Amino acid sequence: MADKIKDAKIVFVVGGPGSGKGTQCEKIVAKYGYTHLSSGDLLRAEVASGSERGKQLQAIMQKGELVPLDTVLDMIKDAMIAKADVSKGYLIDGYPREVKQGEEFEKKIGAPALLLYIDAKAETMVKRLVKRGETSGRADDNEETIKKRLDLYYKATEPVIAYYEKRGIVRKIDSELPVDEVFTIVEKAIDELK
Ligand SMILES: Nc1ncnc2c1ncn2[C@@H]1O[C@H](COP(=O)(O)OP(=O)(O)O)[C@@H](O)[C@H]1O
Ligand SMILES: Nc1ncnc2c1ncn2[C@H]1C[C@H](O)[C@@H](COP(=O)(O)OP(=O)(O)O)O1
Ligand SMILES: [Mg+2]
Repeated sequence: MADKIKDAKIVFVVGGPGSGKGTQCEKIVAKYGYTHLSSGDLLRAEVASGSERGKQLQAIMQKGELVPLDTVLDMIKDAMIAKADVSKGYLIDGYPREVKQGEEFEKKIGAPALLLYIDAKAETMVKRLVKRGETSGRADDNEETIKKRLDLYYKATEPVIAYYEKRGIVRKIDSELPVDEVFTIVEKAIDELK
């Protein structure tokens, strides 16, 4: 595996629910042609397939909890391999959600070159998610589940940022700004990689 993805840069995109990870990833794809893999999107695709496994995943996601590590890591790994021949960079969006996920990723796939920490206030994230919930059709974009997702973010995912800060690969992005201004900061971080 490490062989197959060779020189492709791995970028972890980490931030709270509704912070704007997916929004910024789309813009990175448009400008840099990176491969965008959102763990949440991969899981929702499995749910949409109607499989037995999808049903189990749906129940977990509806409660705002994390699905088992092996499930999500296998999905990401398969998707990375499928793009290995054409990919110059990978945006791993929504992963790692806990330190253990980062450790396992590095054992099985490789080390990240950069972690984009998409940072917004809790109040901002809740507002954005409630608004997104009006049209997203997502079972987890409701106030009760949003609260649980936020709690879990602060408890399980924030330690991921501290873990990678020690390695000096974290770039903190102020996601309170308008989308294009946020992207200006993101561009600087990506340009530093080259
Ligand atoms: N900088 C921003 N300013 C205002 N709204 C934003 C910004 N970034 C994202 N949004 C909106 O907030 C919602 C959540 O963004 P999304 O990219 O789906 O976040 P995440 O993938 O982190 O959950 C979306 O409806 C999006 O349009
Ligand atoms: N790395 C991961 N490990 C475990 N569960 C994950 C996961 N990524 C996503 N999930 C599950 C639990 C999340 O509450 C749900 C939605 O994730 P998401 O689409 O990344 O949300 P958001 O973009 O709002 O941050 O999917
Ligand atoms: Mg998202």
